[in-house]
Amino acid sequence: MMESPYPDGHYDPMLDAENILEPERDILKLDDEPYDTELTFENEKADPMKGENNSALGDEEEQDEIELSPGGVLDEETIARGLSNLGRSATGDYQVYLDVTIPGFSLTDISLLVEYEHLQKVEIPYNDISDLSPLGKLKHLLILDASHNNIDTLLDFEPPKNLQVVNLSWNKIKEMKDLSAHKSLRKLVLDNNEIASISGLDKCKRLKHLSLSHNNIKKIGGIEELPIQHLNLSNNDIRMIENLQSLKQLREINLSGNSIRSLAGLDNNALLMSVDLEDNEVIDIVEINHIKEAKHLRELNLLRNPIQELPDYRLSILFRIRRLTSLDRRLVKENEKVAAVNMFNPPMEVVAARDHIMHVVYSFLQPSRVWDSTLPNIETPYPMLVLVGPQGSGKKDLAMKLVDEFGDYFGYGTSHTTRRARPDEVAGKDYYFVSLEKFEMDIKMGQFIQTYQYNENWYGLQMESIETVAREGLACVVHMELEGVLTLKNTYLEPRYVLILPLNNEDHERRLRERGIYTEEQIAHTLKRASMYINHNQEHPGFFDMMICSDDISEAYRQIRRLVMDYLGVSATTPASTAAPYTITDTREATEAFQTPFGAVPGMGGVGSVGGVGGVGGVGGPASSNQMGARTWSKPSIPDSLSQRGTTRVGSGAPVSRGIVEEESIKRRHSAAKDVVSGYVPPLYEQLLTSYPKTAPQSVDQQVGLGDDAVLQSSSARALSAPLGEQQQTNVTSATGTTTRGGQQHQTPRGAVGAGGVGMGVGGVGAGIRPLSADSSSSDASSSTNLSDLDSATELQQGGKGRGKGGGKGAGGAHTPNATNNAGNTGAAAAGSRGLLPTEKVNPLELIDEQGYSSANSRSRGVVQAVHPRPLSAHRPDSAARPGSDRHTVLPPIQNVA
Ligand SMILES: Nc1ncnc2c1ncn2[C@@H]1O[C@H](COP(=O)(O)OP(=O)(O)OP(=O)(O)O)[C@@H](O)[C@H]1O
Repeated sequence: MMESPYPDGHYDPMLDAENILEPERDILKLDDEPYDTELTFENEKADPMKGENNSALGDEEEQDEIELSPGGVLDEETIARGLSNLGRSATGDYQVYLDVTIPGFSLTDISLLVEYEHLQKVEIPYNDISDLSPLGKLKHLLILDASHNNIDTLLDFEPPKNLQVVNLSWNKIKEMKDLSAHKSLRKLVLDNNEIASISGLDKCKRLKHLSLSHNNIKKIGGIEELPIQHLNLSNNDIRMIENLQSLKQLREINLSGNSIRSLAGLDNNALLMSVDLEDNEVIDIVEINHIKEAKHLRELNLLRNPIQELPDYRLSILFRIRRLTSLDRRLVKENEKVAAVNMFNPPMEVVAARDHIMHVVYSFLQPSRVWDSTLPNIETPYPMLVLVGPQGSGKKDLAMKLVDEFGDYFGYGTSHTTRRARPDEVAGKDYYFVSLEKFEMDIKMGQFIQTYQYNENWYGLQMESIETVAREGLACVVHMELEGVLTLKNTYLEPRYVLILPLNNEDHERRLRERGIYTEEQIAHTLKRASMYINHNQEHPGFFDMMICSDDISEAYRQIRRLVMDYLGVSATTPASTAAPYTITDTREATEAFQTPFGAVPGMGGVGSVGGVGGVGGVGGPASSNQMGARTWSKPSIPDSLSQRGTTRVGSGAPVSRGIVEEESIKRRHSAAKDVVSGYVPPLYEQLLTSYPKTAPQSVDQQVGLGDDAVLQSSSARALSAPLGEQQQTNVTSATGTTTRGGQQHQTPRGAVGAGGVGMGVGGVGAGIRPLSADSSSSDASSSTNLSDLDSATELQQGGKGRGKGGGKGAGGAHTPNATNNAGNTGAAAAGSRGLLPTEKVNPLELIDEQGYSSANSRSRGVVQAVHPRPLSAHRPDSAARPGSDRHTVLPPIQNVA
């Protein structure tokens, strides 16, 4: 048998025919040369051992007997076996073999080839050839592969007219020589030689592919004027990338195995698609910026570079060059790209979500509190107003001014910040100015509801800041940047968001400059953010409830003032322009007004929390309910669309469809009622498992169980609770910390506990049912007051406060001396302070009439309305879409900026 044409271990993939020649195929065809050759080194085809392409093959036995090219001198027989590709000669006159492939015959003398002048492709690798001069006679030669020979001089033969592809790798060439005569050269492969510098190629104006891997090249050069697309200078001794700026066509560069530290020098190669820098000394991530602009870059290899040691190396690269499809020879996955963006430039939503998660997690780690005045309530969210806008929009001033004027209704939610106080700012009023350490500590203590870093300073709103305002029975006004809002939107709070936006860029800039405290960079940043607000507003309709232009700050205040008054349902006696504090003409009006629009005074400080607490108590069970409820401000996991869909009633208008939450709540009430009727008391573990949404009744008239009888006694403390006689059949939790149940008194360290909670946990949804008991207890009803007894808005607020605390105690067990004050105003409050659950004596089966109305509600509403008429949302059709919107007016929909 003949020896293999490709000895083991010597085959170089760089010489793979497809790899080298495929790109040329089209080019050659374009040239319309008179041949029909496939410009590939298809070794199989050329393999003399394989029959079909060897035109001169005889039978196998015969082959074995013949010694081919003895002494390394090419003979007829060897040529005959190596010929292939029968086609038309370049002159068009003959049918001839166009290709010859004679690998691995230890040839030293190829003189005989001169007689085959029509050959267009000569492949003579793996021989011992040192003299290629016979090839000078092959005028039509297009492709030459003489790799793995002993050639020491580059193309040392009379240049064929059209030589296009040359592979002389694995030879002994020490230097390049002038190749001006080879004008058609398109591909030159000189790997594994001993070449020290690139030269002689200036005139090869068609050279697109140059490979000089494994040589001794120290400097890139000599190719500046060439249309090179593929450059392989791997495994040389190159230290810097240079002289490539002019290679505008460069698509692929392989510089692996050198000593390159910087990618500088690749900045101008806009068409780059692949950069291989494996095994170099690239150490700095910023080097990547040099190839960042290459719009077509898809493959980058930086394996075995020190840069690999950088933390998050892969994601940093992918973040910098997002179009990569392969990095370090590994395909890039979509999730890696997303992770990269989320790591280095997270979208606002991601920042907000992370911020929220962080604060929720930290808050979980803290001892739980359940008496927050702002606990979630599907019906009546704690009323809050958030002024949002870019720095310098004047939102803080507007917020302050609102609080000044409407101090009876609004309190300012003071944020914390790590920035320095300005001369005109008061600590504890404008901000709580704290050190970074303190700020971080507070984060870890779970104090913050949201934080945001702006201009290198941290800002954050603590739950306590809101609570401080809420405890006063006031709605809370805060201001913040957009990112803060995104975090806030993850919480259960449902503020109204008013965008305060300076639309005139110059005015905005002037205002910022006048402050004299910002750097140019900060001003530019703020102005850029102003347009971001505009975009956000346009792209997220409904995100903000309202937009107010703050170019003219007095006008902005007039607008927001009008909005707030509309919201509150109050009328002004003095125009805003006088800037006089707003006064309400008559206290009664104030009382009504305040209660009306939010429906909220109780919801703010008192009842809202009571119901919530009751719910938590229900979950947590008695005696330690304040330890059981987790304190977090995350939004309930009910999607907005669900939780907000089901407004049962729209004022006095037609009912709208109930949402899933409400439906579920009704079902639970029905089932709880059935249990009561059948005498079934759920065991504690079941109560724990059936954790109901922790909603709270919004106000008196929302309390179930306040039947006509009760309401008619409105002049007494019992007016809004169950009739006395029936109360005596119930378990009673007194506000003084004594729970009477089954004839026994349970004194707990924290006072009476979990009235709402004990009530089967249903108190949380405002419809708690307690199992009847034969025992009775007196209530503290006499200390309660009635709404109608209040003669000022302030008192009303205090009532709210009192109720809040009373309710909190009733459920959570905290005790305050004034708990019983005003407690009779609501069922819930009464429960906390008088020892009665607001929901006692209710037959839930009667709660819903055929129209889906709560009969108890409609009854009590009627009575309360007589005292404190409420503008119902029927007058405000736009408000119908919101839970509780039948209770209070809703800010008008947002206006589009455009
Ligand atoms: N808790 C917070 N979360 C997010 N952003 C906040 C928070 N508190 C304040 N900010 C915002 O941080 C930005 C910088 O605060 P700074 O006190 O410097 O504002 P300002 O210059 O007074 O802004 P403006 O004049 O618009 O009120 C402001 O836009 C401010 O509203």
